Amino acid sequence: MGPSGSGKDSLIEAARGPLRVRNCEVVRRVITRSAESVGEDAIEVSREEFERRRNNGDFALSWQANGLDYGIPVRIDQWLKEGRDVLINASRGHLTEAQQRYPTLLPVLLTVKDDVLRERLLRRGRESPAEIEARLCRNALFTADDTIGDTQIRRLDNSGDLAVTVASLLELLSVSAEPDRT
Ligand SMILES: Nc1ncnc2c1ncn2[C@@H]1O[C@H](COP(=O)(O)OP(=O)(O)O)[C@@H](O)[C@H]1O
Ligand SMILES: O=P(O)(O)OC[C@H]1O[C@H](OP(=O)(O)OP(=O)(O)O)[C@H](O)[C@@H]1O
Repeated sequence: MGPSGSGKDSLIEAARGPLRVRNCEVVRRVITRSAESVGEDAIEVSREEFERRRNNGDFALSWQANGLDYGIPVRIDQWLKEGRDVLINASRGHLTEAQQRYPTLLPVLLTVKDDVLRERLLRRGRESPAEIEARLCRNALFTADDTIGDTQIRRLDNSGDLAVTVASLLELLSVSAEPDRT
């Protein structure tokens, strides 16, 4: 999880290879983003198609944010049943529901300094200035809200070099996978 522009897609993309070696699957999200827009490796569908898939039970998790619908394909349940780990690009606003469905999930929050976030959204250039402001406002609400300060959330700062964040993520996942010997 983390604000739009914090680098979730970049981090997941950069970690994809090493994650696969560790038996961790990465799932493509289904998003109602227009097909012309650049960005992550997602499956882009119309609102009608998204709704059809949701009603059909195609999603393990789904939510709305920033005017878009997001869905996590239900195939992750099969991977989990097979004993694999799954990394998903998720939402702070949907964390409680995700924890209810997956009580053992490991929440990881990607953070970035406010000025860096603004600069990255502007440089990415995918959204309009108004949409960028709305994303920054949404992030300010989450930052001000202590519910995201849950102690079990692992925080990774991505204000610096992406390679450092990738190494931190892999380290965090290795430590979390170790059996508890206490
Ligand atoms: N550590 C980093 N250093 C510099 N630029 C980054 C870093 N991480 C991501 N970016 C850039 O910031 C922008 C937002 O990243 P993105 O992965 O799209 O974020 P998100 O998926 O969280 O919305 C992209 O243009 C990406 O190339
Ligand atoms: O509830 P929040 O934590 O604020 O999250 C808002 C949404 O933005 C994120 O997607 P992403 O960052 O990929 O959106 P973007 O590609 O439009 O930047 C995240 O996956 C959520 O769907």
